Amino acid sequence: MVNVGIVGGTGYTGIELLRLIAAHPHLHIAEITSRGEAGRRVDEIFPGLRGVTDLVFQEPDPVRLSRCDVVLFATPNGIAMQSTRELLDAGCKVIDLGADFRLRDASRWQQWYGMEHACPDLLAEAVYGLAELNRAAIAEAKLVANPGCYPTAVALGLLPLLESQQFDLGHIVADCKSGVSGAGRALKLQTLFCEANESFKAYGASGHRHLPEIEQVLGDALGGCVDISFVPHLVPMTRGMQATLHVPVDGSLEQFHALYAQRYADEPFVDLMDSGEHPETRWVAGSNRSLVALHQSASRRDRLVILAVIDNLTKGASGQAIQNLNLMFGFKEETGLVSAECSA
Ligand SMILES: NC(=O)C1=CN([C@@H]2O[C@H](COP(=O)(O)OP(=O)(O)OC[C@H]3O[C@@H](n4cnc5c(N)ncnc54)[C@H](OP(=O)(O)O)[C@@H]3O)[C@@H](O)[C@H]2O)C=CC1
Ligand SMILES: CC(=O)N[C@@H](CCC(=O)OP(=O)(O)O)C(=O)O
Repeated sequence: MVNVGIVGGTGYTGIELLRLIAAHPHLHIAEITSRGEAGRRVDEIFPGLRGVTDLVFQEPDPVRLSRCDVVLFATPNGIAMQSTRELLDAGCKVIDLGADFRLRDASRWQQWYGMEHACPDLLAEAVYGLAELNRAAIAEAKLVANPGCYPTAVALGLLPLLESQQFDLGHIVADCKSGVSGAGRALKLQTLFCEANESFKAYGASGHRHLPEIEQVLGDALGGCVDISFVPHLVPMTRGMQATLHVPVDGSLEQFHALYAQRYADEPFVDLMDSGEHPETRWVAGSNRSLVALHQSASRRDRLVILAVIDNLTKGASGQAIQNLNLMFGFKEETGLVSAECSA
């Protein structure tokens, strides 16, 4: 068994990790932290886990955590980078579900996250944990930067087009929508029920911190710079995310469908639907799968619309972290992830 430490076990992605690890045959949670709930049983806080775990939340303690084989940080940005060096030196592997190691450029990180990076030297060592792009490197990695939810959906929608390098892509528009759990469990005015329910809004339209990450991952796939606008929206639902991608590109729908079908044929967590289908977020609720569908208006061969749908908490965070962990420890990539699926 692999001994896992979770830092931030009371947040939405931490709870999702608990749910997924409970169904994983090779993982054992050795340590789970919460500063607010330290000393209390996990199943007392989350009665849905009664009978599944007898774990007790602990204060985060680097010495105890360093005894684990792998530590997953399900914490706000800026926390993982404070103890990652110590954990790596102790022989632990680290997966950060936050953004601390996602951008390779420390000054860009500081510009978008508003704080100085605590260990910029580790940025070159960290592998961006999008298995569909970096599978081999993740398998060798000691430190994995789990992608953000919006960058995951956008990248999965665009990878085949970018990697093929056959097309002249114009300015791409990424129009993205997220359920409210994307904002985390901590109290915030804008995610209170009466603020978010029965309402719909864009946010971060003049600059969201996922833009540099999107530019970086798409640039890696293309091998050049990608011109893209990104606007996120908050949808009054608990979980789920859609990226609607408008791409000015010449070609027939059949040609693009064939390209996507070939590229994603062996991807366990990307499901290409028939062209013209409209994937729904409820179809991937609790699942690590992404649904992708292509659209083209009969009168416009110069534009493609791509729909990519994920569960922000699963493929967009904790499921993707387990997918990466499976690769890092030599397990089959799907282990513990397929049986945890539930869809409406
Ligand atoms: N929600 C989502 O859909 C996605 C989230 N992410 C990222 O994953 C990370 C976790 O997100 P999410 O679960 O939503 O966040 P939450 O706010 O729901 O939970 C954060 C957790 O971190 C703990 N925590 C907070 N501050 C500290 C600290 N200084 N030291 C140790 N633990 C701390 C909290 O517990 P306590 O305060 O009791 O210690 C809590 O358990 C974030 O970086 C987020 O951006 C990424 C993709 C999608
Ligand atoms: C709905 C909502 O608020 N979503 C979050 C994105 C969650 C995420 O992936 O954030 P990190 O990059 O910090 O890991 C946001 O826009 O800030």
